[in-house]
Amino acid sequence: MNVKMSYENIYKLYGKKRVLNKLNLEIYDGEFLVVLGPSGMGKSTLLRTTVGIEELTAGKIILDGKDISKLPPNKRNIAMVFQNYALYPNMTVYQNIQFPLKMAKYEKSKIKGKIESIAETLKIGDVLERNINQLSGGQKQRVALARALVRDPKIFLLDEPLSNLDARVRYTARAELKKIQKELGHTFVYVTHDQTEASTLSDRVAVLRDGRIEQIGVYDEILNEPKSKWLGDFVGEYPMNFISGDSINNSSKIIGFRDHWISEGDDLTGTVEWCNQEEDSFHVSCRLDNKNLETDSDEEGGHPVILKTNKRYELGAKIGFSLKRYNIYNEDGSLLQIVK
Ligand SMILES: Nc1ncnc2c1ncn2[C@@H]1O[C@H](COP(=O)(O)OP(=O)(O)OP(=O)(O)O)[C@@H](O)[C@H]1O
Repeated sequence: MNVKMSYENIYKLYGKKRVLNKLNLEIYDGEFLVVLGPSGMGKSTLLRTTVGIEELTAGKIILDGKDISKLPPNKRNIAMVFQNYALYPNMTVYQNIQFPLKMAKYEKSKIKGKIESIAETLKIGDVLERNINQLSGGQKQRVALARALVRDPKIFLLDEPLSNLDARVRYTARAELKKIQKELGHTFVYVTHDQTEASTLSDRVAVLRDGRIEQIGVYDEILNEPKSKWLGDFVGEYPMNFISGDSINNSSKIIGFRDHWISEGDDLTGTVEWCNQEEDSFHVSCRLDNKNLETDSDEEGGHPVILKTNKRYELGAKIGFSLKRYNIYNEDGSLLQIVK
């Protein structure tokens, strides 16, 4: 794999706050990398320092083998698509896409052909003369992409560009974005806090925690083999369950297991406190009866875990299960062992 862009020990401080804290990351040529992290962990700051809107405090960003960290934004040749698309509302679609070419003093005779070809790729050729406010959310997204594409950037940065779309449109916009990226073969760095976006869009996911990459890999690998308890808790539709090892393997280590890593059995028993129906399964929260299962929670009424089942449970019902697989974590939260 060729490395397209790499971050080498980068820091960004606001006052004493280290928003990016010795971050290292390599992005491969042509990949769709999703940077996933909770709010406030520095995702937008990572993108803003990459395009050069914000200056790095220390460290290097290497793009195509060249250190770009000190270059002004217009010399970096990086495109950024913002959450709100930042389109010019008083201009037509055509004028919006044309804008960066005019700014870059692009050869006039080539502008029209260039815009038409990109509009065709993105299927917005028939709305070029429309005003921005006459477009749907999905169309606006494509115009924003077209405006980014038109300058032939080396890499694309996208800051939660789908978050303003309603759920149904987002579903198709997601699929389309991935298709466009693969067809064009461009490198995309996409930041989000949305698990579904991370799992469906990414070739790889880099999880950002406190200004560093906590783990990088394909989504399922991070989901099933999170290197820390923190990752197990954050990644996934439901958090990983953590209990003390006492009743599983007679250890004082922490056992982590996903909602569906269970089979019928009675190694663990509990009382159901809620049950949610999903498409063809149920998520059940129960409080475990077994003693000494508390790890970091002292909640009354037993340690809560969330399980995926294929039948409905009434509130207050008893539930029993065994574990098909689990991960063992050290007291400091780091992964010790995978048990399958
Ligand atoms: N210009 C600034 N001055 C001071 N602090 C800032 C500035 N910009 C961002 N921060 C702080 O840096 C931290 C990271 O912000 P950033 O916007 O990068 O997070 P994020 O992960 O993108 O969050 P979100 O998902 O909510 O957009 C936050 O605590 C934020 O308050």
